[in-house]
Amino acid sequence: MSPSEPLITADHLGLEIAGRQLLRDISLQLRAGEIVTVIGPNGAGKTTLLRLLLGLTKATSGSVRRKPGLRIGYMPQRLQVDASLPMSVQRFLQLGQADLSAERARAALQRVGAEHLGATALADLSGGEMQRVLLARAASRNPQLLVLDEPTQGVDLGGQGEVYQLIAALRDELGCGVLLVSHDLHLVMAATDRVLCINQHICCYGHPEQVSRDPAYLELFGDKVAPYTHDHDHRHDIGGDIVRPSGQEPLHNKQERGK
Ligand SMILES: Nc1ncnc2c1ncn2[C@@H]1O[C@H](COP(=O)(O)OP(=O)(O)OP(=O)(O)O)[C@@H](O)[C@H]1O
Repeated sequence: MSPSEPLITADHLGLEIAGRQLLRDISLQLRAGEIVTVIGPNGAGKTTLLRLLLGLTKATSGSVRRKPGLRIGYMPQRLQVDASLPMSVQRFLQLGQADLSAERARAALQRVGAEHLGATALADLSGGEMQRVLLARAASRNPQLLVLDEPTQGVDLGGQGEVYQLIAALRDELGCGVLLVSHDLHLVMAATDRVLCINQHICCYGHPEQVSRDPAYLELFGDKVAPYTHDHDHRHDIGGDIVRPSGQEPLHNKQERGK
């Protein structure tokens, strides 16, 4: 088998459940060494697409081909941890991976800069620490493909760039392909090779720079394309718009938002 053979090939994938078309006509290929990011608004079908690609949900049209014997490391979107669960991080890494030695579990934590967390109870981790631990677990069995569903969820903005750098470093070290879901192209831009922007179907696809200028992308995310800066003299309404003190108009304009 040639090394450049795709790890995953999706061909005109679609999913219809109870008469609702959740996804349609999604085609993509992912090769070793590539980072492909799926972006799209809430409910666009990003997680559903990952599940189809992983074979956890069966497509109702089209097909998915995975390289035979493909080793996949999957980081789910979130993990609910019961605070009463007395489980250390190290034990969690070994859970369901009986052949993962304590030494390899430590090495996996070291890879993501979390070697000091091995004995910490899972329930005591901060949001950012938990994401690192989930990443360590996904990468712990030398996967050929890392699948990461919103890997920066619960991480503060300063830490999000770090997580993406870590993912790029893992790709370099393991030589694996990476498929990740994100809400925000601007955060992942530097750390991704190609972007697939979906909203039930593919809206646009290509290099991040190219996607960020695509009319279909701008239509979906046009009000969020200003570089993010934040101050705390305002609050946000439910749609994310800035609410000014009474009597003033809410800000809709991206330049104003960027202030
Ligand atoms: N098994 C299912 N049965 C019915 N509807 C489903 C099923 N799985 C997902 N959906 C619906 O499909 C749509 C897409 O869900 P999905 O979780 O894939 O979106 P997403 O893009 O990952 O969203 P978010 O950004 O909010 O995480 C949602 O409206 C969801 O309710």
